[in-house]
Amino acid sequence: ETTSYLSAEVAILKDQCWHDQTPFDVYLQCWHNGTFEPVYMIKDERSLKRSCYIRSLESQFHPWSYKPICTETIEVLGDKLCVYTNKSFAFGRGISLFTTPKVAEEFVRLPASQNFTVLTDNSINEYSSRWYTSSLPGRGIGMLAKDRLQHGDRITAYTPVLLAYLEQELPTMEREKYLRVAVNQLPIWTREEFLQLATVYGDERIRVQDIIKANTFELYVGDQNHLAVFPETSRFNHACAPNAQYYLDSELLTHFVHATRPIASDEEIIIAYTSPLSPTSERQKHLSEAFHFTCTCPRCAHSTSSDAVLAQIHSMQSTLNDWSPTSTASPELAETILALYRKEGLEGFLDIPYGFAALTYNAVGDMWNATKYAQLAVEAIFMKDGSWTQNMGIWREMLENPRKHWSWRRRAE
Ligand SMILES: C[S@@+](CC[C@H](N)C(=O)[O-])C[C@H]1O[C@@H](n2cnc3c(N)ncnc32)[C@H](O)[C@@H]1O
Repeated sequence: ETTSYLSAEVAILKDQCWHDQTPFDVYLQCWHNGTFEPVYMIKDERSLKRSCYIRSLESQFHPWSYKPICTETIEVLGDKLCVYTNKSFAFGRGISLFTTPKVAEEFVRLPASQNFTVLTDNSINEYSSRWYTSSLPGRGIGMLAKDRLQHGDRITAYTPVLLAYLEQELPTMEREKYLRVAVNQLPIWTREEFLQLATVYGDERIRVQDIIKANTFELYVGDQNHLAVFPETSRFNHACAPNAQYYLDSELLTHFVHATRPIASDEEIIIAYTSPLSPTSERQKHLSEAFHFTCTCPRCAHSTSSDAVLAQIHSMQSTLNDWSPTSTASPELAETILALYRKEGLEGFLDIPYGFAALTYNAVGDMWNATKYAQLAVEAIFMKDGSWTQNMGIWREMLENPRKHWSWRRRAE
């Protein structure tokens, strides 16, 4: 009895249909050859020429599309975990959570949940036309640049389709049962994208956890760490000298990726799965344990020289950190470190040497260069940590008034 047929304006967002009617589950159906067909995805304009109707069915579990399914109370967490799905989330992209009722409530209060236009206003979940995917020898599917990209260009910005509370309390098969419900309840297009993602073990019995293992990023929701899967973003492969950098925005619930140096047309766009500032053996250990592959990037292939450069960088940074009267820190040393980062292909991590350079120039009373590098540090931090990070404050403080900063002329004598 709750079903009603409405004629409605239908817009195309990328290649999905959506209708701005968040309190409802919305299904688009089209009259075609004498029958109603559900339409999950509009591949071309022609399908729109059919007469379309929105069938709306109010969910009694609003804002969730289905009744939440919960575990018993888990002693260590002091709460239960439940599967929550909102199929209308982000104009029909959908999202499933496996989390506590408290986190689910906080999720509902997030700007991204309250008003989906905050996502469209920031071009989130929109195809940027800057990338395509292709199979690459020895590394599965990868992401490539459609045209030449510049430093700072935004490549992707997507919301997760699955968020799973990070816990180690449930037995594996029990967890899988709930996660399968979470994935099955997603809109069909989203579910299919999720199920096509790479796995680590290829173990069908734990397929969803296998996909999560190969493709997860960690995202805080309601002050709790969650494993988050973003299907489009999952196609970025790893390298230790990445040409792109990502950050996660907990307010917008979005994973952003930007180019950190010019990327040629058809060049692979790569991010780092592990800190490129760690020695090769540590990086390889993490990649092998977490993702089951051995990195063959140029820095790993020439590990002796690349580790020597890292050791040099760390030692020089210690010198810049030395504020004693005998310190040999100098702006020249700060510039040398910057050059080494660039030589190693670490442009996505320049916030650190830019910061050192800002402090070092300020310490000799060179306000112009101090301001220049503090500004560059702010831009680099934005691409690495987003605008909410506290690190930004340090450099904003210097930018406001370098002369009042604690480092002003500390090494001027
Ligand atoms: C998040 S997925 C990346 C996309 C994946 N290649 C695909 O086909 O969907 C992570 C998996 O990609 C593969 N991968 C990523 N970077 C790699 C690299 N540098 N060399 C070899 N395999 C890599 C590994 O199998 C890893 O577990």
